[in-house]
Amino acid sequence: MGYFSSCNAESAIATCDTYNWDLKKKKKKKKKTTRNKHTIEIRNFLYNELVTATKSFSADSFLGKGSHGSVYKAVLEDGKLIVAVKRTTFFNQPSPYSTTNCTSPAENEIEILSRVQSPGLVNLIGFCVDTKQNKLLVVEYMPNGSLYDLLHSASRPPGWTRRVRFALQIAKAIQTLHSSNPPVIHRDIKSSNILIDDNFNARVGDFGLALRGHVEDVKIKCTPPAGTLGYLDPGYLAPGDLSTKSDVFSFGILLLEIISGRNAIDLNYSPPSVVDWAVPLIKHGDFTGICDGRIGPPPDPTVIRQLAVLAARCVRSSVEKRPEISEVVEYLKVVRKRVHSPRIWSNFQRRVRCVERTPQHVVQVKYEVLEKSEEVVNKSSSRVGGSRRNRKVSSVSSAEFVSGKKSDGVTRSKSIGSICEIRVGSENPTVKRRPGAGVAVKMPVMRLSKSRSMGVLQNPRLVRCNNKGYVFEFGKISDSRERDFSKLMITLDDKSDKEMLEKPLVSL
Ligand SMILES: Nc1ncnc2c1ncn2[C@@H]1O[C@H](COP(=O)(O)OP(=O)(O)OP(=O)(O)O)[C@@H](O)[C@H]1O
Repeated sequence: MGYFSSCNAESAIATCDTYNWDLKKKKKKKKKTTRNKHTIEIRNFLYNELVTATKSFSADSFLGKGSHGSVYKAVLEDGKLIVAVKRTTFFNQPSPYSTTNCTSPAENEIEILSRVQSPGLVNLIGFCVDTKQNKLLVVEYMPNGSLYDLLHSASRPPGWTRRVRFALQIAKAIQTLHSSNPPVIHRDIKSSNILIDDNFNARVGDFGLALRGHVEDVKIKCTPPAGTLGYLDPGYLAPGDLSTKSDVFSFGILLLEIISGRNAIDLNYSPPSVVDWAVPLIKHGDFTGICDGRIGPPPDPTVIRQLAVLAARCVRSSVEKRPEISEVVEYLKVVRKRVHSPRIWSNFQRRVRCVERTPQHVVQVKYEVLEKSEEVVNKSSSRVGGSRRNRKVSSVSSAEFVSGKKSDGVTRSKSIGSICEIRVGSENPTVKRRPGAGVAVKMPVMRLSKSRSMGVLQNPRLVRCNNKGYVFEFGKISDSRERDFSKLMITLDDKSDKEMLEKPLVSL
């Protein structure tokens, strides 16, 4: 039974299986917990209510314009409820893309969103019938604009952690659609249809073209292909070609857009299509070449390799060779772990180039964070209990590698962030041997940055020195979080920047 045939009450509830299942489940908890914002009953708003809430659909309330109409911000219930109202311009026009040939994109969207709800979607709150019997859509308000805006017009483009997080959230939302019964195929996955909520989560919106049903269903077989140029699956030429893999193709394009920061079709590039531009580069292993130049490649090269390969698989012309969205989700979870946790970067080795500021002497400094020894880990574990920062990571310590010794203990890392500046004075650090007291060194001042925190290394002690560099031991970093770690390796290098960057990461 469809939504419209089942709903005529003023404050109607959809007939959706998923939705009602959710409702039933949540109703039990309702008394105990506050109202869950994803179990909102679908409301039938009064037109005048929305006119007032949007200040008569004024320019002030205008959020944006799409191919089907305009979107306005509406403030209801004395500011307690803020929603987005979609007002279609195809008044009384059946959509050529509709499932029933008698519904507009707004009706189609209501039909679908009343059946599927998820935290990953821009969910339906209600609808309204205006004076000319056109339906207006009332959906959750997304205060942070679209992913398109973030990627293409933001002065501060999102970093890799956020990009990977967005990609995973979008893939999960598509997975929710594809795994609902019957499946929902969105058909219009693109960055302007991904909206960013108040918690900076990516949500899939705009279900004007979506189709709900099994591919063998008559209504799907009779609906002409639709989508957005640049994202549209090239194999989707006739109604019968549609499958969930069409969404996977569009997601692949979106992933290339997320990686590169360039539009799906961009005449400033040659070739203009992001697929034709990126896939050959990916095939040649030039992963850095497709990275958004504003942020450069991620510190861990595996992250960009995995993202690029995944995107290339999604946009394969052969439908069968594209992964299912569930596989994409699993893959992105792995990438997210990598991008999230610098502790599991290639044995926690990183490097930076640092140019000493004194005019007479330029020193390039490469540093590597060495893992904590087991002894140190045990000490810190007992101090901070099972905190995430001290979670075990099984790997061989670089410190042990440097010293040529191997212990059988599990080692842990400590993420200290990246050194943004190292001043070593006009000469390399002076190393003096003190009889019986190891080695003393005139210390460079190092400023560290991780997230938004900064710190200066304190109590450094040179514990090892050879022709490759210096290993220092430090007490702690005096930033706001008082993080501590054990060892840091600094390698001084007078080769050119380019040469140094081309060197393999592990060069001890
Ligand atoms: N729920 C929402 N909350 C806040 N802003 C929104 C919301 N929905 C849409 N918008 C804004 O309105 C704009 C137009 O949205 P709409 O979905 O109508 O079109 P589109 O996705 O940009 O284009 P098309 O209709 O071609 O798919 C969006 O780009 C976005 O900036």
